[in-house]
Amino acid sequence: MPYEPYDAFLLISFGGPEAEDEVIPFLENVTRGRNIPRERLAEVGQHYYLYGGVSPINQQCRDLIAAVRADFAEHGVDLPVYWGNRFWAPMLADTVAQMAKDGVRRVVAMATSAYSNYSSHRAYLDDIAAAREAVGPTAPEIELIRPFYDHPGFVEPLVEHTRAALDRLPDQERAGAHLLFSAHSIPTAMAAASGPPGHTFGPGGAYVAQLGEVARLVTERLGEDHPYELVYQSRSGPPSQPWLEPDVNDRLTELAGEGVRAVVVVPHGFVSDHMEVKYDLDNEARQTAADLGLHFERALSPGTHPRFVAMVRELVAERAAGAEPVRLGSLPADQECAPGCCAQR
Ligand SMILES: CC1=C(CCC(=O)O)c2cc3nc(cc4[nH]c(cc5[nH]c(cc1n2)c(C)c5CCC(=O)O)c(CCC(=O)O)c4C)C(CCC(=O)O)=C3C
Ligand SMILES: [Fe+2]
Repeated sequence: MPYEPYDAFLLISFGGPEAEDEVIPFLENVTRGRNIPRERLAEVGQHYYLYGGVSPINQQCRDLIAAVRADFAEHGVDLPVYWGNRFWAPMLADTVAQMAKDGVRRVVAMATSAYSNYSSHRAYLDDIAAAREAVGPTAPEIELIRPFYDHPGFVEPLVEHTRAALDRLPDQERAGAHLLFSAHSIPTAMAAASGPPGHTFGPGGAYVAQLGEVARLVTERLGEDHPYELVYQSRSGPPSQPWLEPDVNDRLTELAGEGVRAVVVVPHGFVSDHMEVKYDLDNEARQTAADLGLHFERALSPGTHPRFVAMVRELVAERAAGAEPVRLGSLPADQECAPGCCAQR
């Protein structure tokens, strides 16, 4: 029984609408109590309407869960798999209520989010606490798996997908291609507070350090000589508030001005090709590149890559055994789940 003390696995994700009339209620859930300008909301609503009001994220979760169930079965991991979202059905609190009804007592949970910062980590811990509170004393214990950005099961699929994207460029453009590693922008204050309290990662906090580490690890493993750098996407919030930069579109414009001819954008800040990847990269950034005459390819995110699916099981086993975490790279290990980590929104 190597998976004692757990009696269930829970995937926690963001959630997204799956019909036109779900778009506004979903956006209201996401932005409740947040300082998001009205124009930004109207604009983001349009992103969803362009795809018939359907975000790809829920289907991507269903696909990941199907793959995890098959992988658990194949490896004798006898844990039922549950799914709960922060902002759309199935809502986390409903799933926690269901687990309580099913007699589940101790849960190991994974977020569809690999990095340390308020939105990617602390928000999940807070929402777990709120969901348990709503269910009351019968709610199971829920432990959240560490940020897994530096696990080989996250990095290796990105290497493979980056190589495949390079291969899609015209032969004569491949060698000179720049790699742009793209992640969700967040307010610089949120970035600075990411990671454990008292960390020494510098002004970008653990989030920017982790993003830089994964970009380096992926580029090194390619074994080719490409310039690479970090860019950010999907900025929100009022213009007066500083967010992480450069924006992917601004950077494409500068690179084209410097004579760069081809880019591969690697969405290493994300786990699946959800709306922020589809709209902001495949639509917007691709169009920016086309207008500039740049060759543009976008690498796939990990999605349901078998190595990523296996990682889920390995992280569960690691936690169940209290084993030393499997980590690539050289960032300090004390960055996860420290009390007070990633505190600032
Ligand atoms: C770091 C990060 C991740 C990655 C980690 C993770 O995955 O958790 C992420 C993921 C996602 N963000 C998503 C959607 C949205 N995020 C918004 C707003 C915001 N995101 C932020 C940060 C992040 N977001 C922040 C600081 C805000 C400002 C408001 C606030 O301070 O909280 C808004 C409101 C409108 C807007 O302002 O854009 C929407 C609709 C979807 C679903 C996509 C789909 O439907 O397929 C996903 C996976
Ligand atoms: Fe977001």
